[in-house]
Amino acid sequence: MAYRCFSSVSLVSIRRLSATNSSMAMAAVFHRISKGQNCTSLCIITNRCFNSISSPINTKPFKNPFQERSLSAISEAAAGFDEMVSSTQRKYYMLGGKGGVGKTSCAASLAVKFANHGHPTIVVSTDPAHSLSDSFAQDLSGGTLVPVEGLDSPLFALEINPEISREEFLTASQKSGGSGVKDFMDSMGLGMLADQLGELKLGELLDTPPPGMDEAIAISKVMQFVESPEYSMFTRIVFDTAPTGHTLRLLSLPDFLDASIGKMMKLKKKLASATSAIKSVFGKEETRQDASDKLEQLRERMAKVRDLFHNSNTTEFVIVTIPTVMTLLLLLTI
Ligand SMILES: Nc1ncnc2c1ncn2[C@@H]1O[C@H](COP(=O)(O)OP(=O)(O)OP(=O)(O)O)[C@@H](O)[C@H]1O
Repeated sequence: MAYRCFSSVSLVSIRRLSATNSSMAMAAVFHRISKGQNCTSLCIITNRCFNSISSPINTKPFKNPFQERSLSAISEAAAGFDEMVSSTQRKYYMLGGKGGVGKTSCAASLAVKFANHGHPTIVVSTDPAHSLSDSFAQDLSGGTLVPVEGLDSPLFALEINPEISREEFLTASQKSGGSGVKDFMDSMGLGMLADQLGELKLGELLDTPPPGMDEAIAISKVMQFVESPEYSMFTRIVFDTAPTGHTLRLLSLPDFLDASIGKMMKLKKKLASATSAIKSVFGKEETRQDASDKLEQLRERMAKVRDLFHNSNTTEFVIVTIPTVMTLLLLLTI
């Protein structure tokens, strides 16, 4: 994934900021960035932020961190916008940053600009505290893409409902070997096998989904429909994500979920002989197979999300920030 940085709120340059009373703290930030022994990728990422370069990580040296680009800058060229619209290849933009810095405003603005520059665009909010509907003054919470009127090219918007996504996952996972099956097996007198399942810690895994899971599933759902031929015309997909902490978890989540779902698939194998017996008594095989297929599909989608995150040619993480020391310090964690 490549990185760039937008400031939605102010045009104050970091250079100017560092000349004010924030200079010492800012100098400390840059010292940490540029001198840290183990901060190579951080330096590059920060370089991406401050120079608004969208080339892949680890390809360019860290030269001049004292620059900031702004979406609301006088020159669009300064924000790197020309470069963002230039290719007709499909690109994904994930906008993230600290709470309340203007992520939704930037995501909506960017989507409108893409559409007005000839790109059929989808903008999706995966932030559980949605405000995209307010930005467009339209209800986007219905679970389907809503057309935004008055633009040169098609623009569709959607707010993902994380609760529904989470419930779908829980239903699929529990049917496919989670605590629901464990309870069921207990009641069937297969307690010993159920005890063996304890080592997989499925109750912990399934009954309490990890933070960020709903967002990852939401993104995987979005990918599901943008991959269908019906949506192949869209060349820019903009994600308005949740505040940074949530998004940081999200970025590492596909790997975690892959392992988690792997555990469930392992469980499925363990259950194979037992479920044959269950099937013969209750005829449940069809349901189990169906749930298992859903889980496998989810795993495949997670793998696609992970590939998407790792592909710097097609995906950019746009850090939205206000130019203060505190928000810049937070950026160092991304
Ligand atoms: N450039 C700007 N100038 C002034 N106010 C702005 C600007 N951008 C955003 N705002 C205001 O800041 C507030 C937060 O904006 P927005 O919802 O876009 O931020 P956010 O980062 O998505 O918030 P959250 O983290 O809560 O999702 C809103 O009231 C918005 O109108």
